[in-house]
Amino acid sequence: MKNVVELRNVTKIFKNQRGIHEVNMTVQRGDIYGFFGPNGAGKTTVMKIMTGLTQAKQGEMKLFGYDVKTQYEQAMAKVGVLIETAEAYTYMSGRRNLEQAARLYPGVGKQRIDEVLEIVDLTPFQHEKVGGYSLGMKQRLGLAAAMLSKPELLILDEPTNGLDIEGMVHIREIILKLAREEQITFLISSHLIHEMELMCNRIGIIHQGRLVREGLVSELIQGSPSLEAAYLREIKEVRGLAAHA
Ligand SMILES: Nc1ncnc2c1ncn2[C@@H]1O[C@H](COP(=O)(O)OP(=O)(O)OP(=O)(O)O)[C@@H](O)[C@H]1O
Repeated sequence: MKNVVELRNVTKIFKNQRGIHEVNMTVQRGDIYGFFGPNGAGKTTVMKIMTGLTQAKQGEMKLFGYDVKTQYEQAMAKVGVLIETAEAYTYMSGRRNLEQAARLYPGVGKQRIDEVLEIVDLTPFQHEKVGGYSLGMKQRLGLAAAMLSKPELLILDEPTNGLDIEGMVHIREIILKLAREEQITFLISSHLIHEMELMCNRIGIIHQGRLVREGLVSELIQGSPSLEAAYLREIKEVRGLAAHA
């Protein structure tokens, strides 16, 4: 199956009238898909809807061909999620946190915990309390938790938010390695467009709750010196159209 994420006309309006409107979005197997948009555009809402953390008013959402509303367990079986800052019990060790998280997944035991710790380079720090971890280490622990069930799709909401340069590069290297060696598909939201340009092959741009562009980075970037310039051009165009509507 080519499409691992498919959203069709997905709409959710909050009581304050904000939200997302008729979002159509497709993530294909093997993509590192960058999801961009201004603050409050709707990125987290879309990600929460597609993982069943919040419900859409209307529309169709499929993961690996399974309907998120009616076939939730099958839809989420191969999906790992890290939405907003990774929350962990600070008074427990990194390893203990993963043991807690692993209880959600039948069949995930000590060996897989060793593997995910290794993937995110936390093996030497596994017995230290999370309270003493840096933000980068906490994010890597969150990534390890999302990896426990051997997902084929990872949905990451701002995974490098607030990290220093080394922490950011470290997460990027892990993502690229997982994409290359384990063929994991990624959907990643971020404001760090230079960072994302080094990873993504496809992107989606959301503006005021509407997906205004989706396509290959190589196509979008044509005629622009960088992905940032291309993104700003798109946003300016959309705002110009809205002003003349
Ligand atoms: N539970 C909620 N109740 C009311 N409004 C909400 C709720 N969650 C989100 N919103 C509103 O919906 C819009 C989209 O929010 P969302 O968090 O999805 O944006 P975002 O693109 O992830 O933003 P950011 O880049 O700042 O994280 C915003 O205007 C936000 O204020």
